[in-house]
Amino acid sequence: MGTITWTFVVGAITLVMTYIGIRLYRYLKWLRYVHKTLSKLPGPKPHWLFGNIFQIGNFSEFHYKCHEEFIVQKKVKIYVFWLSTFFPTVMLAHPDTIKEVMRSNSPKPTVGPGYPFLVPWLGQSLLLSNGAKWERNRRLLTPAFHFSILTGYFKIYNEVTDVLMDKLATMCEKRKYIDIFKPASMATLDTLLQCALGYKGDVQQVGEHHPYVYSKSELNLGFQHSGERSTLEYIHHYPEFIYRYLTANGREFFKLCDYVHKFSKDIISTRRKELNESKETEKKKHLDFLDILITAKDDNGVGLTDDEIRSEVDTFLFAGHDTTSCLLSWSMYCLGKFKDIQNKVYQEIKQVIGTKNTVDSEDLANLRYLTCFLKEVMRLHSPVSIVNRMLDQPVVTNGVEIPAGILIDLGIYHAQNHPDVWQNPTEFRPERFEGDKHHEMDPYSFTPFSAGPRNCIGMNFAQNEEKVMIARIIKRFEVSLDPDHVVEPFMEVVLRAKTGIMVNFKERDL
Ligand code: HEM
Repeated sequence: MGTITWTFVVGAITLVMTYIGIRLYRYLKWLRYVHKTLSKLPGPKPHWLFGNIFQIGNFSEFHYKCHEEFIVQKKVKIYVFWLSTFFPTVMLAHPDTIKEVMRSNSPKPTVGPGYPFLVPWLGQSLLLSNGAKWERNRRLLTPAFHFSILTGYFKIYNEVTDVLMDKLATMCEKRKYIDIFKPASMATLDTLLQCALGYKGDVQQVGEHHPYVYSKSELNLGFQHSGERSTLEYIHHYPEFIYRYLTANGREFFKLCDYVHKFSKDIISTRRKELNESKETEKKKHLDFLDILITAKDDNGVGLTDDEIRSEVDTFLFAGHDTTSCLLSWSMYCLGKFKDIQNKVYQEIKQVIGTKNTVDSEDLANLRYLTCFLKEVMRLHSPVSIVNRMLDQPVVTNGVEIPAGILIDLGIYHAQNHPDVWQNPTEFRPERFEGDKHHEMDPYSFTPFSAGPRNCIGMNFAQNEEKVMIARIIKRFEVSLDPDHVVEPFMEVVLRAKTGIMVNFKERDL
């Protein structure tokens, strides 16, 4: 090799090494600063290298343990835990600390075990995107959740509940106590498929024999367990082409994604054709989600492509399915556990609905106790317990500056059960939400649907559906829990029960 070539090689190596050296120096300086600031915060004692990783093991247990030690006993507003000495996570656990980040535009994290799993399935939809893309789509999608659009769904909520109730009655003829999670899950999926895609396919009766239901359940299951994968397996799953083409799991995962994408896309393109061909005089009286998404245009007159709509619809089906089924299941649990409260809910429903066999949008304003009941269920059994942000700029909270680049957990469950915020937080008492009492509290003390710019777009949809379902079920059945079955809450992406919730539905004498 000539002198010039050697000079070039040595020069290039020096440049690369200098670049790496500068990056490493900056990273280590940042890490030192992070340790200096975050060490002031309370939290479980970390190992110098592995942090708290070996204490975490089962995330649900770790979270409840931290709640007991730091929230109930020490009443802290913020704590820190370490996934290793390199990855601290700051938990904001009180409205005073949560609000600093929840009301800001801090982005959603784009790293972590769940994220790469969700992207091929949901795409850069509302739930996962940040910045300009998120802002544009949020503006285009908001009209789909307008009061007038949601009113049109009450018929679907009632029809879905009719099927669900017959199913519960039949199931309870065979076995006294049934696990409510499965039928609740089929019912809320049925609702979403009808509302988001206009698809009616006897989902509740066919269950997992239906190819869409099967594919979606498998994807959900995969996602729930994606958080449990070891770091090694996680790395092994990526880069994507290795996972996609060289592993059995990956091939199956992408096959399922392709199936659910095709299912939604076929329906979207058929609807687009119908909308294009329909004459002005034939325009539908009631527009649904899909009509709004297909016809929405931004300030430049540009609409959403079929792929973008597909991505948003898949996101509604992801974000709106397990959350609503788990809320319905925990509502049944609370009704069965507190019979006096069940009776109050029942008396109100009888008075408001009378002999009617449906619950309509006009009824909701009069179902005041039911509204308080549902809020109390969400306070104690929040379907989503934690959401995350990645700080893109430093935030000062509780007198401590949290540096940019830190992963933040917004502890919805902690804040909703904080003894400094709630009187006797473990007591189930819907009355605490009666009248204006709750409105005097800090709005960030109760955020089951999050709050601020990234709050849940489906909040009203979900609450309407729940109220119809609960009211109809309680009007027809008396709900009781299996006294021999221990119900143990288990935090996954949503709050489940480790061994289910066993419930009996007994027809009332009318
Ligand atoms: C009981 C039911 C529900 C609960 C407890 C719930 C809770 C939440 C929470 C806590 C967030 C914030 C997530 C984050 O910051 O990472 C969220 C976001 C979201 N939810 Fe819900 N949700 C429910 C039902 C629904 C339904 C029925 C839909 C759709 C039909 C839906 C669609 C969404 C979407 C698209 C987002 C992302 C919003 C954005 O970032 O702009 N959710 N939800």
